[in-house]
Amino acid sequence: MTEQKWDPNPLVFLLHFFLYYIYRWRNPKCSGALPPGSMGLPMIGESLQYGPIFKTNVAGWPVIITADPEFNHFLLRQDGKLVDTWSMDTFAEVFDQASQSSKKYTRHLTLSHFGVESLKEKLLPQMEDMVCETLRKWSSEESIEVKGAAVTVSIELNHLPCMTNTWLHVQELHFDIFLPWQMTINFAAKQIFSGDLENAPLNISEMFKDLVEGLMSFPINIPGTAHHKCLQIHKKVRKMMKDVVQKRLAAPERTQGDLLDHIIQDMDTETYIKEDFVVQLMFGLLFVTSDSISTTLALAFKLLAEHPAVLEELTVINEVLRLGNIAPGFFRRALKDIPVNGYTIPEGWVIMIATAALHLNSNQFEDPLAFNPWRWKNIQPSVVSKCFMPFGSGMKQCAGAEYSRVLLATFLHVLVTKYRWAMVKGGKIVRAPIIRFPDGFHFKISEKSN
Ligand code: HEM
Repeated sequence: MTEQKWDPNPLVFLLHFFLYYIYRWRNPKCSGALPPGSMGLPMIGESLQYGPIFKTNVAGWPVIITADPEFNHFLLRQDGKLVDTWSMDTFAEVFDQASQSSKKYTRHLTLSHFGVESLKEKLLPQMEDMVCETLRKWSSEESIEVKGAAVTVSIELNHLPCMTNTWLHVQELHFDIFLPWQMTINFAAKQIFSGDLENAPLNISEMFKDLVEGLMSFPINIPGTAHHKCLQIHKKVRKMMKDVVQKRLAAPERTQGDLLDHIIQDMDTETYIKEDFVVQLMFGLLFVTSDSISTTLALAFKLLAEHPAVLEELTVINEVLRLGNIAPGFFRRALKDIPVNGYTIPEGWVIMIATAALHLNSNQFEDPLAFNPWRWKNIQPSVVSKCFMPFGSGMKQCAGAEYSRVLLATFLHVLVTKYRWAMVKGGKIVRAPIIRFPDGFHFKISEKSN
């Protein structure tokens, strides 16, 4: 009798592997019961279907999404114990997820240069001058556009899943260029490296807008994709920052008293601060100081033009931040198994604190989609602490929160007290998943006569 040999067919093997992978993906290992949810393409309305804590996937990662105020509040007080920060692949690549000590250093440095003391001692008068000058310039224009160009980048959207019911599904994604962006990035560059971006060889503010688009895209690094473009821009801006750092290192006697001087001084004591770290940090800071504030400002402009009765209300900033959800959520990774409501979030899983869903929750905010700054007058402190966190909450809360609030308040104060404005041409707002203004908004700004 001839012995039958098993002939491993590579196709059969691949098929088995593929089926096993799908089985594992749909039935992830867990020592208890995983929260409900589908691991397939996330769909609109998942939180309605499965409740405030559910599993899904975000850009190919298995993720637990939580819009449960109590659980979020608890989780954000467990940083370093039950959870740690996490970011999507492109963010990690571009912002170079650093060690714990360098993360702490970044927080400390940001607070020293953009925190409350610095705001009181030097930034506030500089901000006022900058805002007055910017508005004076804008008011001399026939009309200003809070968007200059639109580039369609629909390739990635075939792959990019739409995540929660609060993230609008768009077929095409456009890209904007704001005037507020130039204002915020130029101001930040002065604080960071005494930089004069208005006369720089590269138009960084324009480049950063392309970069943002790529940050939210599927991480496929081939020419033509937003991810590839994002990495190319990252390289160019880093090169420019590197030149700045090297010039400063070559002439240490020429101090400017800015954030770059501070880091260079710390190079003697903190061993992890090398040239590359400095470049990366400056790049990251330039980014965070420009994108989110300028988007909030653009949104404030539009909402205020549509609701002139609220001009007197200081609560406007809270309401714009609540509706804007500039960061629709932020991430943590479970350091251990975490029990919640009878389910288990397994160690290593990513958790997204869905702030957008909290901010638009009709149980906490009546008529949540309405722009209503008056709601903040009677709001319960417990709602503010557990259901309103545009800057995060707990130990890792945004280190630029005060700076952002003060810059926004300064801008709106000067605008409201000294200028009138009217929308000349409106446009729609899309979330994909970050907020964008595909058609731009045209305003006419004029100085009040007395
Ligand atoms: C409207 C403007 C802004 C919004 C909505 C915003 C939002 C956020 C959020 C949601 C986080 C994550 C918090 C967490 O993981 O718990 C964060 C972190 C951070 N932000 Fe902001 N941010 C803004 C502006 C800024 C500015 C202007 C700066 C710098 C001057 C800044 C510096 C940082 C830093 C350093 C962190 C990391 C904090 C840490 O891990 O300790 N942000 N921000």
